Amino acid sequence: MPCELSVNLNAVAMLRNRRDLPWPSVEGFGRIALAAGAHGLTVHPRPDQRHVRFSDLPVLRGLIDREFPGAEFNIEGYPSEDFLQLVLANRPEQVTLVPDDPSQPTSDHGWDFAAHAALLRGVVARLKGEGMRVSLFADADPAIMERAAETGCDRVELYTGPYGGTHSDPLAAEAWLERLGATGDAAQAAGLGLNAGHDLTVANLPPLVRRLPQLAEVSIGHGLTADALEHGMAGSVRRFVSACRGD
Ligand SMILES: CC(=O)[C@@H](O)[C@H](O)COP(=O)(O)O
Ligand SMILES: NCC(=O)COP(=O)(O)O
Repeated sequence: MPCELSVNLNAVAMLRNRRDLPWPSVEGFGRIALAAGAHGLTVHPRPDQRHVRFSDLPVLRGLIDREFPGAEFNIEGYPSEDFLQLVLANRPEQVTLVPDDPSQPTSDHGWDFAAHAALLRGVVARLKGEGMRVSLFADADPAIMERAAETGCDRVELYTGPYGGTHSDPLAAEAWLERLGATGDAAQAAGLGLNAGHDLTVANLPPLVRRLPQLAEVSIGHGLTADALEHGMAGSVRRFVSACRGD
């Protein structure tokens, strides 16, 4: 502990896209988040550009390089050739590959590491050959961590959506916490680094961090942006950084 916080700007971009106006500024809120203590910025440029636009990526890359050297850029997406070209052009420190179909409303499952072994091994090798860290989105299942490691990836990102959905059911939350904990322990035993993300909040993050001291990074967007409507972006980043300490 503590894990690093990467702020996902998808929701800020979604709000920006409502009008043909330059506010809220994705770059501006990325700057506020990094200045307030976030370790990095995450974006998930989907093929329909419903929120983050391809043109946002070089802007965020430039922000980090010019003003926040040492911060990390994490780009998430399905490894289509178009996506890979976007990644190679913007050279993030980390790429998080997700098995999303373009029609999906959001990311809601991890990889089938057996069925997609050949695809993932090739893409992971290609991206690592370009000097990027590769993380693969994974369901909470200890039994699949060895398969994940066989792809050659550096880390897995635990999909915490189902855990986030237990916000009103403490017993279910505890069950998912244990499942995530066992998966994180299996990932560590398989030699994998550990990230986590999806529907995390200031309320559900501390128990996860305390259960998984090996957690390196959480990427958070929806819950943090909702919190920022009340506390402001800088205040919310500080609240989530505190939650990353298990507080
Ligand atoms: C992979 C994941 O769980 C999220 O990072 C993803 O970015 C959510 O995508 P939307 O913001 O489009 O729901
Ligand atoms: N990888 C998870 C992420 O980047 C943000 O997910 P969410 O907090 O918007 O659900």
